[in-house]
Formats: sequence, structure tokens, C-alpha cells
Amino acid sequence: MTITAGIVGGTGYTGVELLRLLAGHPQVALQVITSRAQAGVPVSTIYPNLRGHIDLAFSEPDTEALAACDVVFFATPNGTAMEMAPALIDRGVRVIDLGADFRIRDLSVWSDWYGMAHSCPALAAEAVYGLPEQGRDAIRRARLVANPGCYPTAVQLGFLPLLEAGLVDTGQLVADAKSGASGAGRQPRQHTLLCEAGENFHAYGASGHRHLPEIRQGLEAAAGHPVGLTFVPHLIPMIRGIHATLYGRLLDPSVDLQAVYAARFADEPFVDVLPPGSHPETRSVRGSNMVRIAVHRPEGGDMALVLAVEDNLVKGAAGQALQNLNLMFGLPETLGLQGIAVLP
Ligand SMILES: NC(=O)C1=CN([C@@H]2O[C@H](COP(=O)(O)OP(=O)(O)OC[C@H]3O[C@@H](n4cnc5c(N)ncnc54)[C@H](OP(=O)(O)O)[C@@H]3O)[C@@H](O)[C@H]2O)C=CC1
Ligand SMILES: CC(=O)N[C@@H](CCC(=O)OP(=O)(O)O)C(=O)O
Repeated sequence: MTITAGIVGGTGYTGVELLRLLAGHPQVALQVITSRAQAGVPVSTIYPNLRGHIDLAFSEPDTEALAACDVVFFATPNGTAMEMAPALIDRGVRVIDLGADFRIRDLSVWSDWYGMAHSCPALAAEAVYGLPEQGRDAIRRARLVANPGCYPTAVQLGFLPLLEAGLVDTGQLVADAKSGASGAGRQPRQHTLLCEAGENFHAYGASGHRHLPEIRQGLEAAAGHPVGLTFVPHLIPMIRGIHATLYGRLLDPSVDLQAVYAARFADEPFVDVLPPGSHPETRSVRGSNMVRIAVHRPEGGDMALVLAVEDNLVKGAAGQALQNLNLMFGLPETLGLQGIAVLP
């Protein structure tokens, strides 16, 4: 079986990462790749790493061409997929949105954070949140998958075992997360210039970031009740990678956290629970779809401390999107995703 795929927004960092991964997937044939600014230009002219692997040129987004695909990925700014997805889904195309248009169930919350009205509420209600480790059966059946954000993937996976088993005070969760600059996308912006981001380190969005409601929604589903979460993102001077440091006050400090995490993720191909005492490094997942997690219980307190690392462009975006495609089309979940991280 060959699945035909299209990508809307192929020149951004998540789009090109998707191209790299699809080029190595044995059962997906890329048929359409769009960019308005680069229409007509061969993909390999912009991204020479794909020379000899992707023999296509960028084209203008065109519903007719995209409707001939089995699946279409949107790697576009927020607000684009919700305009184009309904026509494709009506034509029987399955859609995976790497942006945030379909991630939040409460559309008034979505509008507050994303600053626009939602143009297709019925589809938003139908969309399935694409975090396989929390609900892969619904993803298998989905016509429309909302691929999680990069921070939400690391933070939710890190907290899930604690919340599902009711082990922590869910009123006071803390997620302190650091991202490389590729998380801000390829559009030139002052704060990601080398001279601004290099040799520099700072928090941002400390009073509120748009990933807060997305993370909270997933954690509340895991806990079964409302949770209190403080989420503080930071920009660190590297290109790829997210490191999340998560804190939760244990209700029973004698619990064996290592055993809880090992059991919860034992059958997950893309979550690696490290041995006791480990400190995961972002480079241990660079270019791979793996999340590596270590759990600690620091001396002198009752805090559960979880360290989680991922590549924001792979498990945090394009890799997870391909994992979702595999589920949606009944393929082995790991197909095309078993590349080993690049280190150093
Ligand atoms: N960077 C990251 O780590 C992560 C990003 N994401 C999300 O993935 C999405 C893409 O991110 P990223 O790759 O960084 O994005 P970029 O902003 O770097 O790229 C955007 C792409 O979308 C295309 N595009 C822009 N506007 C439109 C439009 N109106 N219609 C059709 N195509 C359009 C652009 O091409 P052109 O303008 O030439 O058409 C370009 O190819 C975003 O929603 C982002 O929030 C999710 C997880 C992680
Ligand atoms: C470092 C950095 O700037 N990261 C981005 C988040 C990454 C992202 O693109 O998230 P969405 O998919 O939800 O848009 C930010 O904080 O805005």
C-alpha cells in the first residue's frame, strides 16, 4: 500500500523536517508540497539536504491538487488550516494539522489565546488530539488530527504517569521548559537572530503562554479534574531541543516513582525512561522521535521531579505527525521513525 501525501507550508522548519522524514518512509509518496513564495522552485534548491531524495518543486496551495492526496499535512501558521481543511475533508482527504487550529476543545479559550474567531467549529469538535501515548485508538479512526505543540508534548508526557495514578497535588504543578530557537519558526524575527539569542538566556511568556491552555487540557483529561499549572518557557541558545523540568508535590512520598514511570511507558516505542539518577540531554534525542525521561525525588522534600527532553521539530512536530499518519493508515507506528539521534 502506498499513501499519497501533500504538505501545505513546505518551507518552514516543521515542513522541511516532515520532508526529511517522509523521504525515508517506505509507504508514503509525497505528491504535493506548497509554498506561495517559492512556487515553481525545486525543493532541493532551498533545502540541499533533500537533493536526490525529493524530486518535486514547490507549488501554490491548490485544493484540487491537494484533494488528490490521501492525507494532507498543514505546517502553516495558526489560522491557515482551519480555512483549507474543511474542503479537503469533504473530499475524503485525511488531515493532520501541525499548527494549533484544532488543539483546544473550548473555542472561546482558543479565540482568547490565538486572537481570532474559529472558522469551522464543527470540525474543531470532531478533531482528535494527536498525542498517541494518551489516546491512540481515537487517532486511528480520525479524519482530522490536531498535532500537539512542542512544549505540550514534553510537558504532558512528563506529567502523565503522576496524574493518571493520582500521585501528586494537582493544584500546584510547575513546568519549567527551555526551547531551542527553531521552535520560533523560520520567519526572521529579531529575538532569534544569532546576535540576540547567542550567549543569552531568558524566560518569556511568564505571565501566560498560548501553550498553557493546551497543556492544562491534556493534564485535566489525565487527572479527571481541573489542575493548577504554572508554565514558564525559556529560549536557550541552541537550534533544536526542548528540556522540561517538571515539579509536583507527592501525596505519598514513599511511592516508587521509577517503577511507576517504567510501567507506564513500558510499551511506548518513543518514550524512554532512563535509569535512576539520570539527567537526560537534549542532544540524546536530536533528530529522533524519542522523548527521554528521568525521575528524581530530591533530598529534603516531598517533590517529584521529572526531566523530559525531546526534539521540538521531531517528536514536538513532524515526527509526531508521521507517527499519527502511521496510526491513521494502519501502519506500524514506528515506520520511518526509527532514526537514531545525532550526537554530538
Ligand atoms: N517550529 C516548531 O518547533 C514547531 C512549530 N509548530 C507549528 O507548526 C506550524 C509551522 O511552523 P514552522 O514550520 O515553524 O513555520 P514557519 O512559519 O517557519 O513556516 C510556515 C510555512 O507556511 C506557509 N504559509 C504561510 N502562510 C500560509 C498561508 N496563508 N497559506 C498557505 N501556506 C502558508 C509558508 O510558505 P509560503 O508563505 O511561501 O506559502 C511556510 O512554508 C506553525 O503552526 C507552528 O506553530 C508546531 C510544533 C513545533
Ligand atoms: C522557542 C519558541 O518561540 N517557541 C514557540 C512555540 C513553538 C510552536 O510553534 O508552537 P505552536 O505549534 O503551538 O505554535 C513559542 O513559544 O511561541
